[in-house]
Amino acid sequence: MTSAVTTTTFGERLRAATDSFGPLCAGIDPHRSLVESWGLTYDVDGLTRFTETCVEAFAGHVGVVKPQSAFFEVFGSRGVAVLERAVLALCESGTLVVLDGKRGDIGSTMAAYAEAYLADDAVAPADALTVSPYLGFEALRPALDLAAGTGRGVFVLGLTSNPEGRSVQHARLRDVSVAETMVRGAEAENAQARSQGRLGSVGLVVGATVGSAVQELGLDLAACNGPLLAPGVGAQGGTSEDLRRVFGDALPNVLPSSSRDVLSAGPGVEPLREQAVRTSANLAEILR
Ligand SMILES: O=c1ccn([C@@H]2O[C@H](COP(=O)(O)O)[C@@H](O)[C@H]2O)c(=O)[nH]1
Repeated sequence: MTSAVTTTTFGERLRAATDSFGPLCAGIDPHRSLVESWGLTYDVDGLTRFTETCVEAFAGHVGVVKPQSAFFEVFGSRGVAVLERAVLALCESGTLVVLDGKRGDIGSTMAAYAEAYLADDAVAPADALTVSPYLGFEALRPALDLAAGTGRGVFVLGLTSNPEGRSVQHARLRDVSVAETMVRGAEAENAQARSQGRLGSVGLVVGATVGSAVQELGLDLAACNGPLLAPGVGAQGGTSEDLRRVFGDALPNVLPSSSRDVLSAGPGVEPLREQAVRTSANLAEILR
């Protein structure tokens, strides 16, 4: 595992990217139905074509891209190779990559996940990785530390966009909800960045579809000083107005993510790019 000295943090690079390109995080989710609707076969060749089209459309035109690892893992090592090439090409273009892998395990295994995705000498390191804290926030320590050391970031699942998430994330122990534990954990990790007036690199996932949960649970998302990845916009029913309601004064730190809604504009590179750029511009109006 290596960690080169980096001069910019993920939080700083993310802020610069969204200032330049708007806040959209464009998802690459090669669902079978989408791949086929693009006139491609649902196999490694179709996956490759689909992914290369997304890279061509998004690289250098949107600030942040979020490939969903699961859709590549479906095809085994050949699918993962497609994902790795996409991550490398996007990073090469300067477009930030949040790899949606939702990794989480006991600390010693978490160290291997961190090494796999966040080390400088990983096969295809991402700028940030989504991580699952349900083995305990501190179990994420190897990823938190390696990300900090290599100028990368993590997004910790806080309030996920699916309705089933409530049963775990709203649960309280001694009056503190599970979600609040994650917010407090991220806040502590981002304290130094806050004292320096910078956005931190430990983000949270908070879905655009969570309704009034942030208010009901009394979460202070702005105080956490980290980026707030907000999936659920578009196909899951989340709207720009929902973003306003859910995030309130934390809106400037929100990174709305949309996959199917943007990808449905394919298979042409130009229409796909236009859809992403237009969505990002519309979101910028709302988040401003
Ligand atoms: O709470 C969460 C966390 C992650 N996701 C992921 O985001 C995309 C959403 O895709 P859409 O097509 O825009 O619905 C997908 O990769 C999910 O795994 C999420 O939806 N909710």
